Amino acid sequence: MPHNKTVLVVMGVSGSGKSKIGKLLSKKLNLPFYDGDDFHPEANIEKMSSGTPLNDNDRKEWLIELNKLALKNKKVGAIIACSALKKNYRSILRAGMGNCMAFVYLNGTFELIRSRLETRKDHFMPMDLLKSQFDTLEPPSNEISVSIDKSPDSIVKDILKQLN
Ligand SMILES: Nc1ncnc2c1ncn2[C@@H]1O[C@H](COP(=O)(O)OP(=O)(O)OP(=O)(O)O)[C@@H](O)[C@H]1O
Ligand SMILES: O=C(O)[C@H](O)[C@@H](O)[C@H](O)[C@H](O)CO
Repeated sequence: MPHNKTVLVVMGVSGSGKSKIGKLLSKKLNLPFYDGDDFHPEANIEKMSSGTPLNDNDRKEWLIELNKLALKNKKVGAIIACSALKKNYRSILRAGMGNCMAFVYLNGTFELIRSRLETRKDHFMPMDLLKSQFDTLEPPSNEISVSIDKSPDSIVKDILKQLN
């Protein structure tokens, strides 16, 4: 990457496009992609699937695992998709990474994201949890931020422009 940001965390509420955009970005930058959803303990997946939002405690071990993943990839680089909803969650993710980690915030309205989730198939996350995702969200300042109200390719272009 043409800068010191080796690990990019693509963040935002459920349905904001973390997987979609993260994968495209990983192709463009030729970096491995990791989906934070794959690192949840089974109990977290069961909890969300049954319609209960995760709390700080549920997310703690998961965030620590993702921090370990980031540290492991500090030199080689990686794209990690993770909701990273609260400031404090981002601090856990960034521990030991300093300026090597950057967050890419996918910014969209409740209505837009709801409409995208309505057409998404085969995913454990129930749409009812979207409101709690927005209630929990503490949007980052001083991070890369992109409006998701456009095509995936334009979003990726926007991210690359802000990175350089
Ligand atoms: N810019 C876009 N334009 C149109 N559709 C999009 C865009 N970005 C994502 N989508 C679609 O919106 C849905 C949600 O995207 P995606 O699954 O990538 O979100 P996510 O943030 O990873 O969600 P979750 O955290 O719940 O796993 C998918 O069906 C995806 O194909
Ligand atoms: O922090 C959280 O509540 C979780 O990370 C959720 O955001 C899900 O993992 C994901 O978004 C669902 O697909």
